[in-house]
Amino acid sequence: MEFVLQFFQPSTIVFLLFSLYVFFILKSYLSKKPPYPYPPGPEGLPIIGNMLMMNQLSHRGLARLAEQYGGLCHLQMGMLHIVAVSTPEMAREVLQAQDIVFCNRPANVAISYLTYERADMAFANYGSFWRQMRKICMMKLFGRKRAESWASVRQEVEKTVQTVASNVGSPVNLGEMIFALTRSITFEAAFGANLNEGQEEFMKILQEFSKLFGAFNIADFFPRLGWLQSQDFKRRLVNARQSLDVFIDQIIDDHIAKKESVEENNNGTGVEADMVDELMVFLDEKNGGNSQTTLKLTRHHIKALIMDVMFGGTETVASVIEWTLAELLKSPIDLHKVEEELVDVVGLDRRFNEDDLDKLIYLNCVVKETLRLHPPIPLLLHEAVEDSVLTGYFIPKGTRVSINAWAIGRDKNAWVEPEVFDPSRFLNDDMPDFRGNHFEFIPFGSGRRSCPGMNLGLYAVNMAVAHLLHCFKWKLPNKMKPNELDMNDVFGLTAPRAVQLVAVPSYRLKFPLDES
Ligand code: HEM
Repeated sequence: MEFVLQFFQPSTIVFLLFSLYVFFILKSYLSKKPPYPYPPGPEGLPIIGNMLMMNQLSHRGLARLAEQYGGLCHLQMGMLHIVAVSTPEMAREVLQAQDIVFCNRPANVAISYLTYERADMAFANYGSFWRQMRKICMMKLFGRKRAESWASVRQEVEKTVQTVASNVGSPVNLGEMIFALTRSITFEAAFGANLNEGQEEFMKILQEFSKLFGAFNIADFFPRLGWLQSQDFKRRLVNARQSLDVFIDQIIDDHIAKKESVEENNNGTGVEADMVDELMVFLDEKNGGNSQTTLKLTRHHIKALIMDVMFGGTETVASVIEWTLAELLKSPIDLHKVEEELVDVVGLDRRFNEDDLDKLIYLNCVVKETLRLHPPIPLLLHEAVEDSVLTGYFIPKGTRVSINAWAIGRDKNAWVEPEVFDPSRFLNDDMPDFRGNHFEFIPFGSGRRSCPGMNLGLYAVNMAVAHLLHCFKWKLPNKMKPNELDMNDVFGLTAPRAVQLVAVPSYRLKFPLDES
């Protein structure tokens, strides 16, 4: 009797269920033979595959594996197949020749939940919903005309210049300052200029999202083990989404009230429309998401899209600005060339303005060279829509395809002295542009899922870098020599500098800043 009672203890039942599950997985794992071989890759253990190599899934780790296994390398993490693409030729296969097969985006459990089951654009599966979302975004949020009218870029860059001016002669933490700059640009563009006091609260929500996106969760590797997810993890997911709901619902309500009052009084406010204004035109609380032809949005779509912009447009742009300044401080010859170009094109007796941007040829090369060496999204994450064959290897449906833009930008066969920062290589007319047609240089991706915010991102990068270099001369603090500057990165959602850049500004213009 005692034995029978012990047998029905909850822990014994869990153990038995787990063993049964493992048995079935093992059976299906061993009995399934792919029609073609998988790409080469490190040998894995039964069931868990290469899960012990989890810490090698960064851009640097995958580049090391590519040296051993080649431009297409296969790993198996539990039930999840991962293929790393590390050469321009393989990237062309995935992003051009078979773009339609690899144009889904992988999403783990946390991402699916926090994007309201992929109600956004970045994680929506390829199809008519994604196409319509992309069309709306290109029309309303990201188009070149729209990008240039983002007053928030000009206003926030100007505030940053003023902050630097009040710190002339002292070390300035450029990393921190630049992140605050891009955060304000996206926040203001999303919600309008009058909500500054909410920024800190919103940033806390973003930070929690970011942590949850990257947190380890067994269900991402063994979907049928979802029931083993910790209660604490589930609670954090629910709380994070609730915080976002509370924050943005209030903003949407305020926008609805503002719109009604403007319509009642029949007058425009004269204030530039923010993203919530633009997206509310499509808001249909009752029928949202149902229509096949004209997209109607619910609040979930609006929230998820705003998160795309916050995640897609803040860290990326900040990372490029900071790396550009760091590379220039490390290379005084190139810094001097940019400073001279600013003197030639703009002069020191007026402020730089955006009409000057197209004339700053060398600065443009510097930004390209920075993006080659430090693409802020080092791994482009795609997913196979269906079973397919890539250069003779089998790629099963659902495989996560990580295109290593970082390794590709440093490919020995594609670039002369790939590790050397040399902006002048881009002076040559046949060098790659940003549009993703040259697969050795894909900082914005290529094909259907390429970055829709490219023009806006480049505009913000160029404006910030040009203003900071035109108004100020920069040097490293504490007599640090250029070659002593730490150039390591850390891997996360983006690949920012491991150590934030600090530099000392001195004033460069021939007139006081407050006279400009
Ligand atoms: C210099 C700055 C930026 C860089 C280097 C960059 C880079 C990228 C890359 C590499 C991708 C993935 C492409 C692929 O999978 O093939 C991407 C996607 C995306 N980016 Fe950017 N980005 C930047 C700025 C921005 C900005 C400013 C925004 C928005 C305001 C933005 C919004 C997005 C969105 C929504 C996607 C997902 C598109 C989709 O899946 O359809 N990005 N970006």
